Amino acid sequence: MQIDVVTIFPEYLAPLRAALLGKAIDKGLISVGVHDLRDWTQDVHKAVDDSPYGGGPGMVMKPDIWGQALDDVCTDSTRLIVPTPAGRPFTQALAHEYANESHLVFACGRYEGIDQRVVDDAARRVRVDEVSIGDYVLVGGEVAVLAIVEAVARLLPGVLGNPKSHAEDSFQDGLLEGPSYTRPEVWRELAVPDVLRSGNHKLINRWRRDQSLVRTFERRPDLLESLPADAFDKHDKAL
Ligand SMILES: Oc1ccccc1-c1ccno1
Repeated sequence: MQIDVVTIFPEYLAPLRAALLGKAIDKGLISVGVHDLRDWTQDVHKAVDDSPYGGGPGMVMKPDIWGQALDDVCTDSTRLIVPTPAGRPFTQALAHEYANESHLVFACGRYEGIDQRVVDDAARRVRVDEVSIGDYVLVGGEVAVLAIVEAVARLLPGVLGNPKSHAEDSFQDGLLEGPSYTRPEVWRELAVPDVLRSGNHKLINRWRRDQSLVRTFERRPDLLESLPADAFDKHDKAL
């Protein structure tokens, strides 16, 4: 997979080359290009923004600079991802979709955002997703790109040491992951649940499932609404 990021703060993306992702890059599973948007400016001030039509606070990123950058970076097979608080939610399902793509390009907006015509024009040639990583406002898209790239890269074959790790992911079966424990058996007078030390894997699996359901009901009841009607049948039969 080829990942390209266009940003005015290339140094923000340095973590992409660290740890897990660094290993994936070293293995040749991912290649990453980080591009400074200002490289496409022509003026001495390297201006990338201007005041908004219609007035209002802040500045908007200029369409002409972005258009030239995306013309150069995108290809016919590109999936262009534009993080924005106004985007559709980035989800684990979308992470799986992106993990099947050959070329992801991320456009990191700053200020009050990118002139909408950049997205509208790019959509004439490539698939464009405006996505949000949560209901809060950041200063720019770079942090969102780091989150999305990590969520996607860990799904690529060979990136995670244990491919079975995905099966236990939160959201993988539509529920939140339950609690995890490791040694010591008692820590600060808090004991590991007995069932986890029973060796009875049918009971353990059922307990874990119940814990996922309770946690999901308590913290994300919305996820329960979107589960298919038979979501529990096949799993419970397997328990
Ligand atoms: O708040 C933002 C500002 C710029 C680019 C993206 C975001 C954002 C917020 C939540 N998800 O993305």
